[in-house]
Amino acid sequence: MADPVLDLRGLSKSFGALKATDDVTLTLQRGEIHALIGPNGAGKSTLMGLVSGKIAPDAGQVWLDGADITALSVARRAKAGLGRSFQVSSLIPDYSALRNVMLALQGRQGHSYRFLRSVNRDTALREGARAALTRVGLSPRASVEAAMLSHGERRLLEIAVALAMGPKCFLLDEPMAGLGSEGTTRLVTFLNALKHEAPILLIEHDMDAVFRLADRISVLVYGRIIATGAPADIRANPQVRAAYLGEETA
Ligand SMILES: Nc1ncnc2c1ncn2[C@@H]1O[C@H](COP(=O)(O)OP(=O)(O)OP(=O)(O)O)[C@@H](O)[C@H]1O
Repeated sequence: MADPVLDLRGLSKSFGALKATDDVTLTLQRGEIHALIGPNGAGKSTLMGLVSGKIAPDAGQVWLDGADITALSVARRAKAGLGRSFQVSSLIPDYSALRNVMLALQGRQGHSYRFLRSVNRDTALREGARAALTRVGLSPRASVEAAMLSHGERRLLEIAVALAMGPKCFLLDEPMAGLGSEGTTRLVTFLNALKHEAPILLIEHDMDAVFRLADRISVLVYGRIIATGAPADIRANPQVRAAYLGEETA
């Protein structure tokens, strides 16, 4: 198999006596959506925190595109190519959609807003931001303040912000949360195309969406991965059914 884009090696994290992440090893390969599922409290958010850099591991490493990024801060990881969209919005509510994306692009280029005087630089940022908004279907809403966008539009804007950074992979935390069925269907189609640009590590509670979208699924229970496989294998896995899916259908 080709080298993974993201490679989690033996990650562990305890909170006091509780092992929230217990020796987790998984890869994200080019072109795939790899979903993480598990019951409440299984350790999905903690694992995402370890990958994004918000939480430091007790043991293990995070490798991105062949480089060990375990010691890098959240911001440095983002610059190294980790694109994120989280449950808690990182958007600036009173900035337009366009300006939110421009800000992200500018952060990537590593200079602060007050140095942004050059008309050329401004034009380049604007064009890059417009391209990202077009990709997610939000260009007609470019001048609308983030706070005035619908919930689904804000989720798309967050993805546009991540996209504008030209990431090597995406970490998406509950992108379907609060979307109606039409919004979910549209996002499923979009993510299916996006994964070819940069693979996606996904946490999602909407099991229908997970089973429609994921190329591989890893199931976390008490901080450990109990199974990794194609959706059909996961659905048929008795251990998974007992630990999780059975519980859902019950
Ligand atoms: N900062 C913390 N301090 C102490 N315990 C924590 C902390 N963060 C998480 N935990 C605990 O670690 C375990 C894993 O939590 P985590 O939020 O990662 O699970 P999750 O799978 O994302 O859950 P959910 O689906 O409910 O969001 C839980 O028992 C939780 O209470």
